[in-house]
Amino acid sequence: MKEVGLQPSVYSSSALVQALGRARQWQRALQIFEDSLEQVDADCALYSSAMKACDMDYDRVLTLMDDMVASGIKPDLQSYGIAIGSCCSSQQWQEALDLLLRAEEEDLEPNAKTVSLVMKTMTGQEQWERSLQLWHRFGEAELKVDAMAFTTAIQACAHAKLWRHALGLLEDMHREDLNPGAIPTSVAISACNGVSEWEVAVELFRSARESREAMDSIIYNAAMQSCGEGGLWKEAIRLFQHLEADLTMAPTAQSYGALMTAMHKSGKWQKGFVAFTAMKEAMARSLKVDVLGFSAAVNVAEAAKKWPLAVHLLMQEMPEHKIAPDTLSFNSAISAAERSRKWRVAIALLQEMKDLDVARDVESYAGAILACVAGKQWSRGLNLLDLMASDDLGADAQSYGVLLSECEQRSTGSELAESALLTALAERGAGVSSSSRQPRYAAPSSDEAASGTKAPPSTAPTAPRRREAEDFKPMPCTSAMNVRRVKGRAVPGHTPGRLAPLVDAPLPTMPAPGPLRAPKIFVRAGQPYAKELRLLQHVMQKAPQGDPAAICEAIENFGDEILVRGKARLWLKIAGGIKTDVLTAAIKGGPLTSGDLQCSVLEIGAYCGYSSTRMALALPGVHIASMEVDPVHMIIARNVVLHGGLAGTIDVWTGHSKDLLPRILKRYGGELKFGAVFMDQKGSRYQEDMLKMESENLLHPGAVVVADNVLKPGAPLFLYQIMNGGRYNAQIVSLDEFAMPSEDWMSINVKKLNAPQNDTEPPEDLHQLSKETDRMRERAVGPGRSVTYEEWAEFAQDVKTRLARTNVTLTVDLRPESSRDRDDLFSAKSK
Ligand SMILES: C[S@@+](CC[C@H](N)C(=O)[O-])C[C@H]1O[C@@H](n2cnc3c(N)ncnc32)[C@H](O)[C@@H]1O
Repeated sequence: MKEVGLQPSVYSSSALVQALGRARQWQRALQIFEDSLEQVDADCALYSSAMKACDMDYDRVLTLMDDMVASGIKPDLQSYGIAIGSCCSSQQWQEALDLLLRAEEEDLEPNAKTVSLVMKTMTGQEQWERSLQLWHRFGEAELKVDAMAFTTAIQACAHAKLWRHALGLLEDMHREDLNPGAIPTSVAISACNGVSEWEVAVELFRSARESREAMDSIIYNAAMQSCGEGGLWKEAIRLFQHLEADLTMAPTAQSYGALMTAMHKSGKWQKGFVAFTAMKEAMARSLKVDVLGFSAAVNVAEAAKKWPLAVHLLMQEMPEHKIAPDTLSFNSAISAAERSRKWRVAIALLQEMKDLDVARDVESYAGAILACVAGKQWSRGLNLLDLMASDDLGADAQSYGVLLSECEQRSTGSELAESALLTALAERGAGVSSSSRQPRYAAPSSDEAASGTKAPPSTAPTAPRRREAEDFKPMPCTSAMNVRRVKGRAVPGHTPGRLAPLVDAPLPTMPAPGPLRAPKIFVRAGQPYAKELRLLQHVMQKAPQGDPAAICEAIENFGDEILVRGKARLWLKIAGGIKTDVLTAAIKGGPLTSGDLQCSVLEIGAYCGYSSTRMALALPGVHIASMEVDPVHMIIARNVVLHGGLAGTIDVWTGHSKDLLPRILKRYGGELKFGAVFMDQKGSRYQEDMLKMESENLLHPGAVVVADNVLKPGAPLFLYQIMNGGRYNAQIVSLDEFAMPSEDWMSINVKKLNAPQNDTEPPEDLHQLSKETDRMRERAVGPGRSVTYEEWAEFAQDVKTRLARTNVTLTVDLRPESSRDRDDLFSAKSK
């Protein structure tokens, strides 16, 4: 322009930058933009053109946006749209969400497409709940919901285990004439992947097949996956055969993967290998298989505990087929090694990942750490924790848990290593992920899925805003406070330090730790363990030190007033209210003596230390050993105990009951015996743990065993055995759940003297019911509070009916009339 004597205007500059951007000449575009800033009065359109030109680089886009604001220009809706789109393309959901909220604050209403895009990005980044929160925007801003938003919301519901909502959304899509197509249908089928929802999944599958308008192999794949989750392997095979016979479509690599997954989830790994062989035959014909197909085969090998095969598939067959193993397939192989206690193999695979430039994630390390612990190489496990830090990864709760448990249980002592671990855990605090093991193969995969929308559940939390971080300091108390009576000598432990060599590494020598000082951590709502950390904070603020009664009141108040009645609408899983009265009254009947280890109380499931504190108050001076598998819960429980001045009475041990029960006696030098037990772990474990206590001779004759939550979610196998086995005087008490308008049962049992073992195998339906209770529990503690009161009431009724068929019914009813009326109301509503 200058050459022909024309002065550039802001419009012409903007047009030029835009044109260069469209031609993907972003560097030139930015150069012209920079020059223009000196020649014309820049406006929003000019900045937007520059942003659009380099929208593949979100960082640059955000810098341009900041520059625009700094030069006094207000970004318009288009600039926000470009910036949000750029962040979404780079999977920066947090930045995208912030921009969306900022636009709204400036009274700019982003359109449906932009909101859908942010939802999709968040769903892709596993931010299901947040994604569903955005759903409200459609209603609030009266935006027309498009198919992408619908599909995204269905995916988010599926991942958050909100299968009913997923189905509701699919129906709405039909109602709004947004032909859902194969993807949302298959996602909704995948959402119904529990035993109890299997029938719904089948119904969905059938109607999709009948209508045929949206039928696709991915719907078959989803249905096979649902079968696998429900243990219905025969149905999965049948579906695969139908798919093979269908002339309009053919099994894909995902179909073989889904079939293999269904087989291994149903424990039919041999059939899984048959499916793998079939896949290879199809490959020889022309089937294109990606890494997922082989990963599914490695999973089968893992389930079959055939680690050499897993390694062979990974290191030989995959390269032969020119398929590069990914993190997922390596993780499965590491897990296979772990299951066979091959710690060297697990560590070598971890090293291989590094050599092949395959990203190692928390699960890769968790598998190798568990393998080390299983192979009695706990110090190597600690070294791996260091290595994890050097990979910028924080360990998962499970890895910390097993390592802490090892430290505590080793009779040689390892207090220094333990305090180092505890400090690391407390520093990470709410950042520790609560579950490490994720499903490995999901059909349909996110690649298969696109996106789509409608009104999300009313229970979904409200608008996401950045929340104020709160200062909080838990004390990482070591199990040294547990070992007053335990003989052990201190040995050099381990300090998380710099990268330790992987194999045959000597432990670094430890500098002596300073005094244990509580590190500063932040509690942010929505983070894992935020609820529990806030509880501890509340206790420390509200209850004076050394006053256990005030501590219990503060915990109940937190659970009732703040969580249930407050904005959060969350439930605290403690045995509070009338459950405390029943528990303490029952255990007082056991053979317990103050200060005598031979007459102690055992608790399985300490959580935050509420029930153990209640029991200590009811039985002053009686020793209580409490087991807690989750290391964050353990730290909180120990802090509560310490705050209450009960460290001399209650020992909180880290670990899973299956590992700790056989070791606890040795840990106390053989002096321990229990006169009362409170089982408050997962109901499906009660029976096994009970048998273990008996076989380890941990129970006194006359010992009282109390088990909580035996109706909701339930413990059918335990109830069957205890009521029918004849070794216990058994009662089932019906009462109100703590801070929840629903019925639960507690089981109270007194061990008879010399009663013969007379156990009979529970009927098959109770085994099935036990799986369903696990699934319900999973849903209840999972994201999105996905079990409504009505669903609980319906489920409890089903449990009662099926138990009654085996003569298991309640014996004592402590519920007031008003509670029963309320139940009737709920069950009427759910019909
Ligand atoms: C319902 S909460 C316990 C509540 C506690 N008893 C109270 O009333 O204050 C269950 C706790 O058991 C723990 N847990 C689950 N299974 C376990 C197991 N097998 N061994 C030890 N702890 C377990 C969980 O991590 C959780 O903290």
